[in-house]
Amino acid sequence: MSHTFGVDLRGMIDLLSHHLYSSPRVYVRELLQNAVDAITARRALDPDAPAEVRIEPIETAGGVLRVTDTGIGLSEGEVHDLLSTLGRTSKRDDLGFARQGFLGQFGVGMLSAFLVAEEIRLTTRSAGGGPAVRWTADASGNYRVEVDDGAHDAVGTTIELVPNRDAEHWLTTDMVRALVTEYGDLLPVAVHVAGEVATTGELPWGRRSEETGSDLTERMADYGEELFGFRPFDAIPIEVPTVGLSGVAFVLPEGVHPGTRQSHRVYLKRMLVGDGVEGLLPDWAYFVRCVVDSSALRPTASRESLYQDETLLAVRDELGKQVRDWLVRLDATDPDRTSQLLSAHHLGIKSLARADDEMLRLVERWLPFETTEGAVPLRQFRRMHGTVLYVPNVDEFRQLAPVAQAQGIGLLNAGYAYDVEILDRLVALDGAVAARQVAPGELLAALDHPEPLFDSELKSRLAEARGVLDRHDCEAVTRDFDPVSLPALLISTVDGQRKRDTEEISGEADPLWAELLGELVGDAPTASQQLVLNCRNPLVRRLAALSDPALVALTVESLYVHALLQARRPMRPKDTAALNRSFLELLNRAVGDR
Ligand SMILES: Nc1ncnc2c1ncn2[C@@H]1O[C@H](COP(=O)(O)OP(=O)(O)OP(=O)(O)O)[C@@H](O)[C@H]1O
Repeated sequence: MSHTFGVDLRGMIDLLSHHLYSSPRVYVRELLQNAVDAITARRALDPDAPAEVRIEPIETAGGVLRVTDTGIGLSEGEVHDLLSTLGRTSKRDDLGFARQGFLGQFGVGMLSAFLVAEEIRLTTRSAGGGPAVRWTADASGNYRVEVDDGAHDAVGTTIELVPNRDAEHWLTTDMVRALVTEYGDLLPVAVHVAGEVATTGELPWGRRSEETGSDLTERMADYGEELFGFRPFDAIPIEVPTVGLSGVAFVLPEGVHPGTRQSHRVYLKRMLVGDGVEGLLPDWAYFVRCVVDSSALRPTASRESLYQDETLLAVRDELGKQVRDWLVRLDATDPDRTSQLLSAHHLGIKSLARADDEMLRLVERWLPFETTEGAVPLRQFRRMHGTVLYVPNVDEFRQLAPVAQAQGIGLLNAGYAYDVEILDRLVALDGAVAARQVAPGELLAALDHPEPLFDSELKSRLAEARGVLDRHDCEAVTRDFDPVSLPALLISTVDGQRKRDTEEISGEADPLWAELLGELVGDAPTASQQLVLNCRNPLVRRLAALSDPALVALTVESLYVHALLQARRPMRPKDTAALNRSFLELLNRAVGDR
């Protein structure tokens, strides 16, 4: 035996009216929407029919809010059919698809009136003839229908809301006018509130007659400033005719955090959906805010966001392309502004450049990178040094840069987001000469060897302190380099690290495999890091002449800790212990034993 679900009406009304929408303010939008849809339906039959919505707030309408439209009205049968069943709507076709030209489609909007009203009274006269009808409903789901030919003279509908005791403020003149302007400003039908027109009916980004291109640009900048509270960097006209979309994309004037939620102001069929609508642009365009109107994008049932479907995805791609094309145009026409833009929003543009060659060239030309030559764009750096030598880590760059610079080696910091991918892409396009990652060991090869006599003296001291460095899985190397002020440099050795990893694995692997691994690693340096002592540095020179082995050990460990701090490597517990030990010991010696 089959059964049909029962529905608790009060529960449904409560759910739809109180939980579908985020604020009672949407009741104005739903009433406006119904009035405009009714006018659209009537004008489809009679293009000369009047098109007007009049709203009288509670101050002027005797304690109720009254909305009157010159729309198509409802016959007695339609009132029974459409207003008495939740989810029933006249705005879908026989197959259930939303009908073109109408704002509503779900058949629940009217219930939002219960957010502010305890009773809804509707009187209506149908354009199709028949007597006027009165429908009265309360929030518990009870309604009455009466035929009362004197209730409504003209064709159209009047809705009265009897306010809830604590919701009167939503129905006052100032509030209603503000909400009508907010939601319905662009509607093609004039809406009067307390006798005054509260809507303009025009798309702000439409070119006015007599307006020049630069007037429009200026007006758009004003419009952006009014909406967002800052003057935009630029306003880009955008259009996607397939979904009846037009509007303007505002480029923010300065850095926004890339994780900031994108929010756009969206109108559907000229009714505001909201100004926190997400998902209209690709993620990389986080520095752009759009204001658009579309006739074909779909709202969710609350009408507060867009339905995420294939159409929206296609629109997102197309709008992303239009912003990107604008960037390319800007690059061709206004280099100064391009570099200004890039410095404000480099992360989004860099992310785009990973897969888009024109953007890559734009980044290459304009985006300054941190280098040993200061902040210079990749193209300029390439001109200076031929190949871009880079290190993919900010701390490593900071440590190596002064040394590289002193030897005349150009080095670039590729330690920020997307840098390495961008350089890889450059290599894919321009060949291996374009860029190359340098290992710190390579830099070592470019440094001079010290004078042999001094070197052997220093090495003897280092041999005495060998245990200290062994503890830190570090070996000492001696070199002569600038800057003189830098006593030592700590670099990690890829081979040494690999060897250590292999030893760890070999310990657990079967003997045959361990032997094979051992052969592969061969005689690479055993330590995973090297302390490169600078023989030009006065402290290192004095170290070579020390005779007290304890002081040698203390100096070597202190130099190690100092280099570690300079390299900004994470401190392991044994590093912290070494730092404490050497610092206290130095202090002890400085203060003296007594
Ligand atoms: N002012 C009006 N004039 C004529 N018919 C109306 C009016 N207001 C409501 N109706 C009728 O009542 C039906 C239900 O309205 P309701 O606002 O609940 O839903 P909807 O507008 O169809 O869809 P949505 O839930 O998307 O707003 C409408 O489809 C329409 O036929």
